[in-house]
Amino acid sequence: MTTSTPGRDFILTLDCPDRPGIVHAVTEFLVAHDANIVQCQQFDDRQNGRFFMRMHLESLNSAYGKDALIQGFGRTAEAYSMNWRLVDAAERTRTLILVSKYEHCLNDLLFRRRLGTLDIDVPLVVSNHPDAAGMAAAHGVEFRHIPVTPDGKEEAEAELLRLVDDLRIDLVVLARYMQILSPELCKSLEGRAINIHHSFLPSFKGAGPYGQAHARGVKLIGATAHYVTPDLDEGPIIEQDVARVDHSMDPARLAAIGRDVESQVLARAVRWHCASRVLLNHGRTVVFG
Ligand SMILES: Nc1nc2c(c(=O)[nH]1)N[C@@H](CN(C=O)c1ccc(C(=O)N[C@@H](CCC(=O)O)C(=O)O)cc1)CN2
Repeated sequence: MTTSTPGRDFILTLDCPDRPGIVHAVTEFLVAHDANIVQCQQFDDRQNGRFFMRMHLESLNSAYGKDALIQGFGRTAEAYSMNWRLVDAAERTRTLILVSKYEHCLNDLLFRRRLGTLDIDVPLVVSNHPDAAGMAAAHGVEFRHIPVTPDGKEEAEAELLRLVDDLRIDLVVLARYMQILSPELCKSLEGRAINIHHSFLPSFKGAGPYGQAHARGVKLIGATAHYVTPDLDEGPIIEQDVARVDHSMDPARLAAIGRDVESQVLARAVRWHCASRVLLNHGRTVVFG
């Protein structure tokens, strides 16, 4: 996270086995720490018995900053076996963007960042091709070309991981990055790598989905933003959308229509992830939009 001036607003997210008293325990903690609820969203998954909550809270007592709230909440979390996270709502997400040759999603993310509608800091753009160097420069972002060859994949991924650590990256976005990440890299980036797949998953996984869609004669094409896992294009889905197409369109036309859908879907997914609105739920997601 990029450290900003410590704010008073925090986001608490949690999931735990569902049982009576969870909300009471959380609000009791807030009252005891002079914190006020700004917004509270919750979901009870009655199929797997898990409870999910996202709470936007305001600390009214400067004695209770982020560290104090985290230390204090630990006891409540342990009592209810919570997975939980508390972040400063003002902190911006340090984001590394991966791209190959198609630059539309990269351009869209960087434009939204410049507009201020996407709260991300982008210290670096990385690509396995040199093509996007000009786009990064146009947005004032450093660019690193890390070629990926069949024999050099492991070394390329090691360099990427070094950059993630050195630059204190919180989120890696695969903005039409056309390399399959190794299981080891997926593990290192678990829950903080988002990919945009250019189809309405689970249809048309893998390479060339627009060609697959054209061959199938679809009347809708789509895009899917999902977390990256070792199982190609099978990670937890964050956001999707579609657009109408027809029989007269060739694969290139489908891809042209799809570009806007991909960009919009990826931007929403990144925005929601950075706002702690996406929680993992056994291979699926809970999105407090
Ligand atoms: N471990 C994962 N890696 C990646 C995922 C994922 O879900 N898990 N998503 C892909 C994105 N993708 C489609 O959206 C995709 C990218 C690449 C390929 C592919 O076959 N790549 C070839 C090389 C292609 C080239 O060099 O131009 C390969 O890696 O052998 C299929 C689907 C991103 N990575």
